[in-house]
Amino acid sequence: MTDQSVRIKICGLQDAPTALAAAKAGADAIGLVFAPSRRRVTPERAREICQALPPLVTRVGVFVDSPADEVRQIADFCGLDSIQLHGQESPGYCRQLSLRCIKAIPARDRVTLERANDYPVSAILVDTFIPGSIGGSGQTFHWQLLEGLSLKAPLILAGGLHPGNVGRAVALVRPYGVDVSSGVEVNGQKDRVLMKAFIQRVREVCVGAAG
Ligand SMILES: O=C(O)c1ccccc1NCC(=O)[C@H](O)[C@H](O)COP(=O)(O)O
Repeated sequence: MTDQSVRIKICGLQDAPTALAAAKAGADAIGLVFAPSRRRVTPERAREICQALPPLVTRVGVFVDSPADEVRQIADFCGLDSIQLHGQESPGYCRQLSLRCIKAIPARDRVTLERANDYPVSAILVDTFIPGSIGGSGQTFHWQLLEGLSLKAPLILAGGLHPGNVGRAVALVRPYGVDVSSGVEVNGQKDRVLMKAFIQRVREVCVGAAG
């Protein structure tokens, strides 16, 4: 049976009105990218977005191999609830950060996925492995790679999800949460209709499985 309440994170928000639209559509969490990316936001813009959001929406900051002090400073300045680490950060780095962390792990092979259990984190986000690309690629991976994988932390599924495939993904993988960026964009911008459709599809599958 599918978990009735699969959490939904919409990543790569860049302005407060769009982030509010995501929250209003039912997103549980939003992601703000501080790493080099076309979706990158400044700490000032991220703070504005965080302050505009209702209290029960989780604000996640996405970083790639940033110095720990810089991450802590930005988290404090913006009021981030969780930190998503999308680079080569080690388990020790996560431990010394002393913040709620989500570690992104590339779905490269089974050995890589099993190493996720070395991380002292709140959740593991499994994303598509693409050589030379870090995140937000819009590409899926073979979800069967996750079959029988036993993770200590809750699993967030990412990589190429969109309203047309997220139902199948949730039914097959049964993750704690799903994460989307490219799949709810049109011409590189977040699209309110697609964000709504994505969230609605996840909710439909969850209610269908519970009923
Ligand atoms: O989204 C980015 O541009 C990005 C850049 C650098 C590191 C991480 C990034 N995104 C992290 C995410 O959580 C994305 O939502 C995740 O990779 C899935 O993206 P997509 O395949 O586009 O749905």
